[in-house]
Amino acid sequence: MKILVINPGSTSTKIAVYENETPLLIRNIKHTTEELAAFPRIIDQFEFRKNLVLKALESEKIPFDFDAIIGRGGLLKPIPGGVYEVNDVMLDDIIHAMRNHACNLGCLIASELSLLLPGCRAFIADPGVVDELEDVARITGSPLMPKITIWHALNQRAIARRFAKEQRTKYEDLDLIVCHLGGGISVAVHRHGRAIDANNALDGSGPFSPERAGTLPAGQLIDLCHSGRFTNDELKKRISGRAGLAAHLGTTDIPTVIRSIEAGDHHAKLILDAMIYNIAKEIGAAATVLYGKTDAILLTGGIAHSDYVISRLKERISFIAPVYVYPGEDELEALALNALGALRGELPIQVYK
Ligand SMILES: Nc1ncnc2c1ncn2[C@@H]1O[C@H](COP(=O)(O)OP(=O)(O)OP(=O)(O)O)[C@@H](O)[C@H]1O
Ligand SMILES: CCCC(=O)O
Repeated sequence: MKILVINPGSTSTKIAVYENETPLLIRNIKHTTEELAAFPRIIDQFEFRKNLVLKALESEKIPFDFDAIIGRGGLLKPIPGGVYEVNDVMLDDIIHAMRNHACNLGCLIASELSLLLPGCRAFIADPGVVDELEDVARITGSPLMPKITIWHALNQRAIARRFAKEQRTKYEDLDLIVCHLGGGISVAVHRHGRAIDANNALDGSGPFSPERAGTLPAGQLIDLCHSGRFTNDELKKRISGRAGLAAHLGTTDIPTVIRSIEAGDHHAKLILDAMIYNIAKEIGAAATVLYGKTDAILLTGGIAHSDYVISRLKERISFIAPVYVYPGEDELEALALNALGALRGELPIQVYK
């Protein structure tokens, strides 16, 4: 069976072609800020990114012939994890999505390309809106604003399953805290295979990150909203996109920040150390969800490549449970395996409503 995988990120479009479990092509197409600046909204990048996928296949001489195309799912309504067939309800929700994120393009491109091939199916799996929260985790101090989660469900679950396999056990038998350290940072509690708590890494809660503000003081935020200093869109960008390290230091690039620190920049050190401090606090809070009985803490995402960040984080969290580090992400393979499992009837194909 042949699968095309499409994972649109904020600065890249990653694609892969799998023949059963074997990767035939893995390609990371990077986009410059200038290239993307030409598009007012992320959804406007649809044709551009779709054509790049087609060109990459052509240049690698991969025939356009697939049993399924799977995209990294978008910011839909909250849904349980798993594989979903792309349908009209999903496409309509994505086109009218309240939150901008490059992953919204995943199901749109998968759907459009699948229509070119009779019998080819379009899927998404474990989108960022996967919601398996316990009821108690959903309640906030205002009934107007129940907690929502937006997190790196796909990569977290893939890494958790990889860890379980390495330990010769099942993901469903473990109690884990998984932290994805990327442009956004998510911390989730996986209790016996269910993510019973996770933050909203995009625009809600948790530690600040290279691009995101994380939890903010609510009163000050309301004042800022009414200050007349910013439009609605500008303020949203100051929460997600131009927040966190980008706002404090003008870069989201950890190696650049570390070079500044090594050159004696005390402010850069203060901000990066504050980010690490906040991540550690979120992981500490997650340990209470498991009553302190955590089998392991897994750290993943691009920042997990950084010894500076990981060593300081470990100093604060190692008392909770053994810490394992998985730099980068496994999203392309996770998507491919989800599509294969769905086609083979090994995984249920869920219907988005
Ligand atoms: N080798 C490295 N050493 C240190 N930091 C790195 C390295 N590679 C990437 N990073 C950092 O990882 C972050 C990006 O991580 P990642 O690629 O997982 O995120 P993304 O895909 O852009 O966004 P997200 O994971 O939130 O969807 C950036 O802050 C980047 O500077
Ligand atoms: C689903 C992705 C969340 C994030 O980018 O922060």
